[in-house]
Amino acid sequence: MFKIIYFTGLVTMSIIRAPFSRQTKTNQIVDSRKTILEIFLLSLMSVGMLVIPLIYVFTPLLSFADYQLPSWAGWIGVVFSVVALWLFWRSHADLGRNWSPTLELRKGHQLITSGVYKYVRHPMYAASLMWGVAQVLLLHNWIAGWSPFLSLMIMYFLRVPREEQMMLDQFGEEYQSYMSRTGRIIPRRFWK
Ligand SMILES: C[S@@+](CC[C@H](N)C(=O)[O-])C[C@H]1O[C@@H](n2cnc3c(N)ncnc32)[C@H](O)[C@@H]1O
Repeated sequence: MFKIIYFTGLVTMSIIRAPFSRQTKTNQIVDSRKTILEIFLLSLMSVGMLVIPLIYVFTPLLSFADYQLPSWAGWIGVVFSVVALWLFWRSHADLGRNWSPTLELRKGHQLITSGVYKYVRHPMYAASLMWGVAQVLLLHNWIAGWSPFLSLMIMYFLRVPREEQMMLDQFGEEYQSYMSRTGRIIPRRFWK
């Protein structure tokens, strides 16, 4: 059953993203930082978050790496996935046309500091990391359960400094001041 819940969450994520992907296709890009590293990170995410878990859900190929967790762990995973999906939707809605799957800025790019961006600078990555934790709790398999979390952590640590540098280059002091009042994925007032 937890496999079905996981798969439903994955489909929901794609449905949430679809209209934003369509909308941003018409954006005129003025700064693109899609390097080899960026292409590697996007591929790693697709393999870790999509390909491996789907192989696990639809074939028995990875069942040798199964382990047991009590069912309450799966239910905690369900709570994590619901919160992750909400935050994933909310951050897309707040960024609107300024969202893009990679590191780039559009003509007329606006710095968003309201909605969930008022509290943290990377709510979408926070949602993805939460989804990664949910997956560990929903898919009880050393490979399929942990591959998304691992790929998300690599993406988070390698991409965020480069994304923040791009935003600093574009928005200068405005972004600097935004950084001083927000946390990356945890709101400042919780840790300061
Ligand atoms: C995949 S989105 C992720 C956004 C953000 N890092 C997050 O986790 O919610 C990456 C793109 O969003 C845009 N972006 C990131 N933060 C932004 C902000 N505060 N306002 C406007 N655009 C932003 C940049 O163009 C960046 O290339």
